[in-house]
Amino acid sequence: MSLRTISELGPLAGTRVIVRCDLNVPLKDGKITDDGRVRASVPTLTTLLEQGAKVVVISHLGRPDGAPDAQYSLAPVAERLSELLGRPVAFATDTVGESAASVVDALEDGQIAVLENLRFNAGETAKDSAERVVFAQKLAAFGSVFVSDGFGVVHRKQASVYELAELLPSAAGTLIEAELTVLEKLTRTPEKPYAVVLGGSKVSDKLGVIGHLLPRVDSLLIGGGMLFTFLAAQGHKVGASLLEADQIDTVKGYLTEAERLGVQIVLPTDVVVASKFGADAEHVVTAADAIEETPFGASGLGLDIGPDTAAHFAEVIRGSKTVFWNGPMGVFELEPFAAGTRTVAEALTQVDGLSVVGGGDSAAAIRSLGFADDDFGHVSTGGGASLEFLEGKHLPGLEVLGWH
Ligand SMILES: Nc1ncnc2c1ncn2[C@@H]1O[C@H](COP(=O)(O)OP(=O)(O)O)[C@@H](O)[C@H]1O
Ligand SMILES: O=C(OP(=O)(O)O)[C@H](O)COP(=O)(O)O
Repeated sequence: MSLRTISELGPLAGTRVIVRCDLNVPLKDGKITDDGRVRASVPTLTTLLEQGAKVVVISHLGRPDGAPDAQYSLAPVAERLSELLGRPVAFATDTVGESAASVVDALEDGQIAVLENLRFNAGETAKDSAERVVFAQKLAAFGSVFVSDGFGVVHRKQASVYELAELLPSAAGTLIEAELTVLEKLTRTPEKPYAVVLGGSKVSDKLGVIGHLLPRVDSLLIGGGMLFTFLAAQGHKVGASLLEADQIDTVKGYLTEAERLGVQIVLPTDVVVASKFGADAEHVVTAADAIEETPFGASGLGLDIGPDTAAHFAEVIRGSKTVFWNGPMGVFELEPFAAGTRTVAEALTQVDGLSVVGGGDSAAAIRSLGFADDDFGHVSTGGGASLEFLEGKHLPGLEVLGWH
């Protein structure tokens, strides 16, 4: 790999270093439910602080709409980071405004601050690159070098990921280096059979990678919110479940292509259908082609794969030598819909080969279900980023750091 690394930035004592982390953690009632991404950010931050750098941490959290939204504040994350680092972490209540300027100004050597959510500013995710540059310039004023360490976001061409890295001398942090070392094993020489398991709720993002993954894998297992677009492509009704209706033709194309390539796309044969979205919902297991035939009719919501499907997925997973999994199989946050994710997670721990779990919520899921990171070959902080890396795509946030 030709990625520029921190050591190439020269001595950093007394230097203001901006660090782009992915601190996009799951929150419930303002509390962090899984701090994996905060922990994963610690090694790079510690390295810089021990060198005597003044560290300015930037990150997004969730998908606010380009304006401040209290539920997506990074304040609780800054607090957790302070506990993990064992030192004070200053917090700016805006990203590029007066609070940020004064917090950054007050930093002494070896001190650290977190700025408020990047996505409270429309420039961060603007489609127009000129708008992104304007925002990146405001960020760049807070430092003289830039370290990019938010692996989970390197597939996004956003101001703090791409344009900022062009404006300042920049390098990758140790988390990105570590992630790529493992993921390269999956792109270069995956031991066969190779299975990829896809689920989760970012359906439109992730459907796009399937076309490129098909020629690389032996089996593709589809669960989570993604499965309903596949069932619809097979002509089945899916009630009120998550559906990307405009992707049905694309998915039909994937099914044909998989057949031509001899790749197995494994789809659910049964699903758990609920009366509503909630832990107290009534729910039943039904055949995947009979989702609207439950007592809930067309308002039934598919919230997990069924037990037969989970058992079959587990069998395919255990029979593979390389497995990559992104996206929970169901709404694991609600206990009645966690079983599919639990069974799949357990099967990954039994793989005789390399098993990799990727994604903020997938990593949170395995931990909340009682598994340890060590039970798997690797737990990646990136879901979409890992998938796009595996499909062989050139990721903007890596290319800008010299990767090709
Ligand atoms: N059938 C489903 N319907 C709605 N949401 C689902 C379903 N299955 C899984 N999910 C949700 O998907 C979310 C995670 O999706 P995603 O962000 O794509 O995963 P990751 O962060 O691991 O990449 C979880 O919050 C989970 O509740
Ligand atoms: O959670 C993330 O990605 P993931 O859900 O694919 O793991 C990253 O923080 C990127 O967030 P985004 O998908 O809102 O750009």
